[in-house]
Amino acid sequence: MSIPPRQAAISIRGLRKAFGGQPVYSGFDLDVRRGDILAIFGPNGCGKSTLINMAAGLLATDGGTILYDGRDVADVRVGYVFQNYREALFPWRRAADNIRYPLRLMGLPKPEIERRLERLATSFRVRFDLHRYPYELSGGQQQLVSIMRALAVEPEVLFLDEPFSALDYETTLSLRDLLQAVLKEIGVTTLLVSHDLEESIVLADRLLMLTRRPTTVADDVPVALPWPRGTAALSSPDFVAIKARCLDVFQAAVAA
Ligand SMILES: Nc1ncnc2c1ncn2[C@@H]1O[C@H](COP(=O)(O)OP(=O)(O)OP(=O)(O)O)[C@@H](O)[C@H]1O
Repeated sequence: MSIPPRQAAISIRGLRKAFGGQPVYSGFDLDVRRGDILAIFGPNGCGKSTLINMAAGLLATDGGTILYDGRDVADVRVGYVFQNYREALFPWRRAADNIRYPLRLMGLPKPEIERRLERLATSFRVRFDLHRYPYELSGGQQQLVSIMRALAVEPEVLFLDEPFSALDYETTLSLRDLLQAVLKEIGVTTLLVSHDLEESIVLADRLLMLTRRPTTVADDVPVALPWPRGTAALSSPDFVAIKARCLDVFQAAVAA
């Protein structure tokens, strides 16, 4: 994309959240640098989705602050991609109209909307007909449409909650490569939740390993591997070393 969107830095301080009296977060702090892709990894139920849902403004906090360059999330342009693409797209709108929808809400002029649509279709090398309805598309194509819709608004922050977990491995690999290239091209600040350690390392500038509840940071791992990270990167000594470090931390967190 030729015009990079603004990117926001995230600052979380003293975050608190409990469900039914059981604390998930009690005094949680996190800083994410402008343009960084942060992957969040941890034991089942430790609060990964809860964290990004609060950060995205979809779920109320019980206390603390989440600021984007000092602004509340309500004043920030965000993109969100859910795990379940079937429920995320409007089934009665064609794929292209799903992508156009938030841009129409923003009141953008038609030529700008079409320019963004074309730019995204080029960046993601879309070969299928965007004039189709979601039910006429494969799961991978539907999730790609969700990703394009989230990016169409040129978000300052992008939230990805297990974007590939409902897809088969072949589709995941190709979509992951495309997403990696586009995210690095536009440089949007991104929070990614993934259940797949390899995927987290491949996509992230930094990997945040969480503990069981009440959730704290078990390790904060920089992922300084060169881009793009294709299949060959998975067997590089640096990749293997990062994976081993994360697995150790994860096993300790699960055993605790
Ligand atoms: N709306 C809710 N009401 C009650 N409990 C909730 C609610 N949402 C989440 N929880 C609980 O809070 C904890 C954290 O949930 P969350 O979905 O954030 O974890 P997660 O790390 O994303 O989980 P997973 O790895 O299973 O996807 C879990 O124990 C979950 O059962």
